[in-house]
Amino acid sequence: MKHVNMVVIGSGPAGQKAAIQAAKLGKSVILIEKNNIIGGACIHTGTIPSKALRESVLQLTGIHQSTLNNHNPVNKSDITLDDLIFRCHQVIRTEIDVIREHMQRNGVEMIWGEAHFKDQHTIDVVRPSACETIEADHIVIASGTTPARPSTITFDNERVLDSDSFLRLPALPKSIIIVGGGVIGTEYACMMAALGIRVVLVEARPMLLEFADSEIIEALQYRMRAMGVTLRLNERVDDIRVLPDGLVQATMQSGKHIRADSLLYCIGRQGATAKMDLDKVGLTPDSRGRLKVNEHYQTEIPHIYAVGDVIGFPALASTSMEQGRLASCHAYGEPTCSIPELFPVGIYSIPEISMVGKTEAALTDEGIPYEAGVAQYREIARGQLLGDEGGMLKLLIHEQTRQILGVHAIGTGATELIHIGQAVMALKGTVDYFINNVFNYPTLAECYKVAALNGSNKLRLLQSSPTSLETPKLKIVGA
Ligand SMILES: Cc1cc2nc3c(=O)[nH]c(=O)nc-3n(C[C@H](O)[C@H](O)[C@H](O)COP(=O)(O)OP(=O)(O)OC[C@H]3O[C@@H](n4cnc5c(N)ncnc54)[C@H](O)[C@@H]3O)c2cc1C
Ligand SMILES: NC(=O)c1ccc[n+]([C@@H]2O[C@H](COP(=O)([O-])OP(=O)(O)OC[C@H]3O[C@@H](n4cnc5c(N)ncnc54)[C@H](O)[C@@H]3O)[C@@H](O)[C@H]2O)c1
Repeated sequence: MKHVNMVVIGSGPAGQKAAIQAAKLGKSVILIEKNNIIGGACIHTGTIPSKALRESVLQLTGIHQSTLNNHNPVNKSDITLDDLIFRCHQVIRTEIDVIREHMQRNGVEMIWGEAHFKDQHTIDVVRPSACETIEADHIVIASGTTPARPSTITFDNERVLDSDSFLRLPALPKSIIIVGGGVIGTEYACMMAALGIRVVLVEARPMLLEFADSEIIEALQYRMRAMGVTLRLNERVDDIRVLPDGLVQATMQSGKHIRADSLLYCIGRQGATAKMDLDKVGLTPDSRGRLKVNEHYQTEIPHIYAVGDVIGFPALASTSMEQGRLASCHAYGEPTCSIPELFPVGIYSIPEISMVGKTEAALTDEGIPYEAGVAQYREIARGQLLGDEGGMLKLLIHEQTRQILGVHAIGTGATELIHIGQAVMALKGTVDYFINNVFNYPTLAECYKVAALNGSNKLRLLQSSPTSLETPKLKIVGA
């Protein structure tokens, strides 16, 4: 039986970074992957394919350029799925090579097969033809998630699809119903609408992406409707069936029916823990297959860690990588200083949105006094140059300390722009950093200065004449 310092289960972003960090600390590491190919959902079905698809949609439709040059928009019906997927395969191939090389260079041994716990230190790696047993001092579970597929729905992978099977569609549909206005549903709805496909997006909650800032989401919903997406909010899909004429019909709890060529079902994901024999070590996942961990990513068994999507929110490739790194550092006593509350979120809708820190709703709930400073892209020279007049950036500023509590952005480059705010927040900076520094002109980064000035002007008003804001006493006639 082989013995190593660490076994990592799963080769997605969480597993990769856990394995490399442990190897960098001089430990012997085995990375187990059941799919015979490295990369996880991130490379094969999730982040990378969907972002490559989006990039192709943006370039082939010319959606950003069309407002700029008065040129004739392309005929969207000429764009095929092959055109969109072409680049996707290239990017995936390169990413796999890069990751494989990282593992080799760092001496991480890869073993293909499905990991099953035998006991708290021993893993069986099961392959169709053989089984190998490995013993380890530390084990990191980074097994990710798979799309939630209720047993009441028949996924035929042609008309009724999830985000995995969507990428294997033979051709683009003319119309599509998307069930679930979370991150996946919103991103795919935007891509499909940009291609001229008729999209109905059904979301059970009153708004899309309920964890984000409501002003930003209102702006996004407005832009999505303008692209032709029909939003059915506050509606829950109860039944899905393929009709004899080949159309898919979704029935909502309210009794309404909608029909389209195909349906994408994305109402969340399920932790990949069912087949790991976790009962043999005394770990019990929750009803969605997720594992509970402490702040060091340890499960109830201290030498068994769990990281990435398998532990639930925020379930991003970016946060998964960091969790993997932190788990290995903790296992081998390497000091770290991470700030999970400042993990950013980037959503690649069209237009993209991004956030870091608190939302206005959270600050209000917590009773934290704040003021908002806003910059609209249309007031910024770079916004005009890009032809993006709908973009905006909002700073949430503490009323007394002037510290930045949150940054929210929608528009071109929002997912990149957010990191300036993140850095200032991490260094406990105030709104004055943006006021007192010069930004390249013309850039979108200038939004920070404009939003900071806007916010600090409002704060000055508040502080200079406190009595002027007192509510005038109303005389109620007839009282
Ligand atoms: C459509 C879509 C778009 C996304 N877009 C973004 C984005 O833009 N930005 C972002 O940050 N995140 C995005 N995400 C989320 C991101 O893909 C995940 O957060 C990330 O992949 C999670 O990494 P992970 O390492 O935890 O798990 P995964 O990437 O799921 O990898 C887990 C691996 O473990 C393997 N495994 C499971 N069980 C076993 C076992 N018993 N034995 C051996 N191996 C096993 C699996 O085969 C898999 O390869 C997206 C997700 C989806 C679905
Ligand atoms: N850019 C990114 O970072 C990115 C992109 C895509 C996916 N992801 C990750 O992938 C994961 C899964 O995304 P997801 O969109 O599948 O899940 P999600 O949990 O984000 O959203 C699911 C949505 O479906 C709704 N819903 C549930 N049942 C419904 C029903 N019967 N009818 C109508 N609506 C219903 C829920 O209210 C919820 O808003 C997320 O955790 C996300 O972090 C991230």
